[in-house]
Amino acid sequence: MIRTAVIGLGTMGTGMVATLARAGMAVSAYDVSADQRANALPAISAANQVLNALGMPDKGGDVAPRIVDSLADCVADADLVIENVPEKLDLKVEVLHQIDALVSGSCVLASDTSGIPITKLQADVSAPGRVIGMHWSNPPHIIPIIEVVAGAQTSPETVSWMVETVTGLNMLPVLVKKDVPGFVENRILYAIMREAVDLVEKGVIDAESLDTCVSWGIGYKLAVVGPMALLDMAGLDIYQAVGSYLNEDLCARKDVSALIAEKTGRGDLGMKTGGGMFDYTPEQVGELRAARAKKLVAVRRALET
Ligand SMILES: NC(=O)C1=CN([C@@H]2O[C@H](COP(=O)(O)OP(=O)(O)OC[C@H]3O[C@@H](n4cnc5c(N)ncnc54)[C@H](O)[C@@H]3O)[C@@H](O)[C@H]2O)C=CC1
Ligand SMILES: Cc1ncc(C=O)c(C(=O)O)c1O
Repeated sequence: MIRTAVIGLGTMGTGMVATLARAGMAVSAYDVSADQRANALPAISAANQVLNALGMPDKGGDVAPRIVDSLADCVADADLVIENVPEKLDLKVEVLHQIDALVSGSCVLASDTSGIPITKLQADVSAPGRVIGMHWSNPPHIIPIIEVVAGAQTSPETVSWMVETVTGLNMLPVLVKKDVPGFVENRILYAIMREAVDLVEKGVIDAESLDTCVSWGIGYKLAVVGPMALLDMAGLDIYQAVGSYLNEDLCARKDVSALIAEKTGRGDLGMKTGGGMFDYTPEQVGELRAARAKKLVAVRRALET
């Protein structure tokens, strides 16, 4: 039985813990926040209900995840530690350094970073060959892909082990061949997000209509036909003709839009604070999460047919 420790029980952590335990791993989890630790088990239970709806086999048996109040207890005897703290390079390096001092020489240190190059994270770890990117997608218990990313010093054995481990989670490992910022999924997502925010900021479309356009247009289509296949479906000549005038006109800003920066500056972060691009009551957050999980399950089942 693989002993796995998850460090960080925020947006990603509880669904991740549910997925790992469901696959039969012995899971411990830690968060520096007592509130996050206190709220973890109900959230893990809710994620398990979704895994039931997905028909995910339950190899977890009666072994419940342990929510512990110290990093040392969490990572003791771990075979795999998944770092899942906020997307700040210095914090991640510090947490990995703390973990490194507590684990055995064979423990794999994985980061769920959204796109910080693994090479930057592994530099000061005692055995950098055991450091690897394990980038889940939100919600982690529903979206099946996990990007596997090697840093410059990651060993081939660690890569092979991670691909096999992700497969054992009933998830789809996506091997990213170069340690570029944002890896693959987020480079594409952030290109889309940059253009989407720019269109709303410029008044080309309102936020709600943009979501309708993207979700029922390219979002729906790309769920069935990937971008490379879509080129062939549309015709490469069409892409070349449209791209020849459109590419130079797309948003190419190097910074983050004021529309976003002003909101984050006010602490308006989205569902986790009750307001961001839209406003939410606590009840609406719960209702939305449940409704979206139900739809994602239905769509995934349709895509799996
Ligand atoms: N939110 C998303 O859609 C996705 C986020 N990610 C990445 O996953 C990581 C975590 O993201 P979220 O869960 O969204 O962040 P979050 O902010 O919701 O949760 C982070 C958690 O880490 C805890 N934490 C902070 N410092 C800590 C420490 N020193 N030790 C233990 N716990 C600590 C916080 O209390 C918080 O509960 C980030 O690197 C993020 O970029 C990856 C995929 C999707
Ligand atoms: C906005 C945003 N940023 C990062 C990630 C993943 O790393 C996601 C996601 O997984 O959905 C996201 O929506």
